Amino acid sequence: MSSEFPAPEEPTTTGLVARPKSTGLHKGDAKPGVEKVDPIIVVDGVRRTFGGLTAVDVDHLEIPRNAITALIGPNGAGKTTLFNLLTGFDKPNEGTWTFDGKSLSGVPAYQVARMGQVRTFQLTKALGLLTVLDNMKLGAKGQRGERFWSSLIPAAWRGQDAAIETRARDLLTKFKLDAKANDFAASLSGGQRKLLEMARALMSEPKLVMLDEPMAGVNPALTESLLDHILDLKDQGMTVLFVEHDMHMVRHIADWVVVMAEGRVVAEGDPHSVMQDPAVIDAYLGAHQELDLGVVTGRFTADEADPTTDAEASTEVEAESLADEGLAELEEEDK
Ligand SMILES: Nc1ncnc2c1ncn2[C@@H]1O[C@H](COP(=O)(O)OP(=O)(O)OP(=O)(O)O)[C@@H](O)[C@H]1O
Repeated sequence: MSSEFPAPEEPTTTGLVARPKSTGLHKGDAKPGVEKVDPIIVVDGVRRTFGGLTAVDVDHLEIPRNAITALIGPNGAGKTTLFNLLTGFDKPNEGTWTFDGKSLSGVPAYQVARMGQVRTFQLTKALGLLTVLDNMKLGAKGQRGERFWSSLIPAAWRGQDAAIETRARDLLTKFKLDAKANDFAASLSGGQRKLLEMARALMSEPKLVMLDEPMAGVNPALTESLLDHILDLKDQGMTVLFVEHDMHMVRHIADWVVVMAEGRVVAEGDPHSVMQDPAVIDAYLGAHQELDLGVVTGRFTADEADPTTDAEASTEVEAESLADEGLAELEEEDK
């Protein structure tokens, strides 16, 4: 199995300690739109159409605070569009939503981020030409110039710049990117880029972090580190909402799963129940059960892994993982 974690505090083969899932997040039966005990986001009647196509049509959705929620669904289900709407990068045709009790309808993206709801961004070509440290500084909120009066006082600028740099360097150390601070961001490996994207999002001290496919393109050598950083966000009191196609990642770190299809929320629940829902399996999961991340990360042995896991695929991945160890060592030397 992999939907049930080893008992909390039980060390795994790599010495990692599996962290307990958050439970008791909802009220009553787990069904689409179910009320949460302490929601950080509440969505009501949000609809977004593109021409004749309804990309998002969510009647009601609540995202639980201080938990890790995965948003899953087949291609074209509307996950990214919903992310764009919630973060102010797109506007719905109708509907309202709140973040931390405040309405976000019509609030522009930069202000949404300032209110504490941030999303990670892929490292674009332009950002790749900046150093790792400069990328971090770009993630800071309340920078000089934003506040008119403090921008007139040079001493205030200097104090603020120093504080931003200290926070940036602290986060880079935490994400093991400190040795790369002065390198161009474009020189980072795929996994290191994902770490930088996450570290940059944390510069603004968010309450809610939204991650779009955090595992996409990440070498198995850095998978464990990324998973641990995401679990750390929750331990530090943040809420995480992520879109991910990797069902094993969802199973291992999500406390709650929201399933979308054709723009609507079609199922909600804890990962174990959602992944046993025949409708979800038929509509989506069948095609996404190739390997068990627990095996790759060392959180689980092959015996403990999900019985639905394709053993051949797992073996292949383990072999790839061994082959990648050389790369991991190189990266280690690089640091
Ligand atoms: N700017 C746009 N113009 C026209 N159609 C769009 C636009 N953005 C999204 N769509 C359509 O809306 C639907 C939902 O797309 P969306 O990208 O939100 O799905 P998704 O669940 O994120 O898919 P994936 O998992 O493939 O990223 C799709 O049919 C897509 O083609």
